Amino acid sequence: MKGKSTVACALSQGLHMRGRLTYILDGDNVRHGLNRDLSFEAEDRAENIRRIAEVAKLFADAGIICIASLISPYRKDRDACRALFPEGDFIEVYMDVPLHVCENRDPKGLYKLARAGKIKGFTGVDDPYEPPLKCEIVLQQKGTDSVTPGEMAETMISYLEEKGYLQA
Ligand SMILES: Nc1ncnc2c1ncn2[C@@H]1O[C@H](COP(=O)(O)OS(=O)(=O)O)[C@@H](OP(=O)(O)O)[C@H]1O
Ligand SMILES: Nc1ncnc2c1ncn2[C@@H]1O[C@H](COP(=O)(O)OP(=O)(O)O)[C@@H](O)[C@H]1O
Repeated sequence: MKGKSTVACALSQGLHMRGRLTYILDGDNVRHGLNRDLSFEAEDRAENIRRIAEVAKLFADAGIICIASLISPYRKDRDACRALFPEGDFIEVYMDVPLHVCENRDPKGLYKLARAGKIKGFTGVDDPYEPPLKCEIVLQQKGTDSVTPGEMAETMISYLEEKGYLQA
């Protein structure tokens, strides 16, 4: 789902410019430390997501906006996260990026390995991504034009402003 980390950084920068503290919990990074014991089997993905949500809650308690950039491909795991937070504190963002675009943004070459059958259970290739039925924000490509990470960040910041999340 290429673009999560890049857009998370752009959002974080935009929020810093508005005087807000943020912390990014990136699936790929957290899996090198806190979640290094977890695989990509469905139950381990659920545990990865659950732990990240619990850490996000700790940040939220400290008044820090936590940006969790992870695939979280299954609806039930995302719904379980939502249930951990008070109403309105969990904002689900769906990055609706076509698979062929993701495959063209493949700096680590993982899609290629998955297509060659060298990685099994790879999201989008031989493991499903379940798009949300209902979420707070959808980030989409506009027609054939690529939307920049900065534009995507602005969409999220506008949402937060409109809903009053950024009031002092
Ligand atoms: N089987 C499989 N499926 C999907 N992704 C895989 C897999 N194996 C390794 N990777 C790499 O792990 C990154 C995704 O980790 P996440 O913690 O975000 O995944 S999940 O939320 O637990 O599904 C993902 O990182 P991003 O490239 O940042 O998306 C991949 O680089
Ligand atoms: N909106 C965008 N337009 C063009 N390239 C992008 C965009 N978002 C991300 N990229 C590029 O795609 C690649 C993967 O992005 P990344 O943020 O690491 O994805 P993810 O965290 O989902 O794996 C990077 O090389 C990044 O520069």
